Amino acid sequence: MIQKEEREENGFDLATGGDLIRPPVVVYVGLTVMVAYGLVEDDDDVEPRTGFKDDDDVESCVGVTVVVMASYVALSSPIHCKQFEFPSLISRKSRSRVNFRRTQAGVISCDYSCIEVRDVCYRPPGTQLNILNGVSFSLPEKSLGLIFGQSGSGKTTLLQLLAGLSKPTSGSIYVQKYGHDGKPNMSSEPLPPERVGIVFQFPERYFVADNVLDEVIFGWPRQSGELQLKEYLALNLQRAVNWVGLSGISLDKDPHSLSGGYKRRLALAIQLVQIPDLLILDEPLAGLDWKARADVVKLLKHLKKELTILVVSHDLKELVSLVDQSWRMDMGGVLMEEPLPV
Ligand SMILES: Nc1ncnc2c1ncn2[C@@H]1O[C@H](COP(=O)(O)OP(=O)(O)OP(=O)(O)O)[C@@H](O)[C@H]1O
Repeated sequence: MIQKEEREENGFDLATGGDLIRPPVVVYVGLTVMVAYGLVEDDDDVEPRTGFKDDDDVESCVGVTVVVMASYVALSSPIHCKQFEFPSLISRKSRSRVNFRRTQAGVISCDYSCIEVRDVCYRPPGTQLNILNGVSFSLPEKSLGLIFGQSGSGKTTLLQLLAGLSKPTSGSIYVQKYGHDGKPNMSSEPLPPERVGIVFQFPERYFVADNVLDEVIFGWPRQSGELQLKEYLALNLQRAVNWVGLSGISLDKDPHSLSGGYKRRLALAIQLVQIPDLLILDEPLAGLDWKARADVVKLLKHLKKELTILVVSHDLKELVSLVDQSWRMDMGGVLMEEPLPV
């Protein structure tokens, strides 16, 4: 569940992709005082502030008071956030944050999920050499993992396996739920390719449409039978656009005319429409000027509150503040955990 304080940071609501709109507490207190004042006035006279004029209206006064206070409590509580949760294979609780959280019913819930990569090897068809050798790691939901390492060590190959673009020669990739004791509490589930969003290096080079809207919907199903999926995507479109801060940009605009940072935002929005269980970013800062890089880092800071993100990058210094776990890929496709800063 999205925590209230997390949603309110910087006044930005990540669940809805918009600004938080909540009347200040003074409005509620003022309304309550005003209505309560009506209770102690002479019931036979018309009370100008409330409009109540006889004993029967006492019940109305009490009712209105309760409603006003209840609406404040509802808007202030995590229960209000619950309605914005996303459909997902992965429960929205993170090991890296808080393991114990109260549900609506007040029951303590403490399970969490991880993307698990176990002993994965990859050898391209027709070749004799493994590019990846026994790669294993675990990425808790709603955390950001970083993989760095020498050029040619196999980082992009690993991302392609995670996105389902190639299949491991051996080993497995799956989603595992755990209980608070750290033990798996259900059988694992595969990580379907359609639940993984991937943004390759320099995604703007692959823009094909001549306006932002067409670019976003380019990969959507065209068949008439896919109506439900299209409706789901359409519902998420505005949220994705808000999420990445593209709401001020006209959907008619030519994507190629956007600034470098905004092109990256658009590439992210395209993936976010499907609300992926895993968002993979290959060198998200590459080729951007300092301002656009800072913008993308800030955006990732927001996104990691809602999504599980795996980044491959050489830009360790700029990303260090976002990283929950990091690994170094050595030549020969061997992955080792290595905390930052290195
Ligand atoms: N289909 C393939 N057949 C043969 N070799 C391949 C294939 N795909 C990748 N390789 C080789 O595997 C090695 C790892 O490539 P990969 O692109 O995964 O490295 P990388 O760590 O992402 O590098 P960079 O940081 O430069 O992007 C490279 O030497 C590459 O040439």
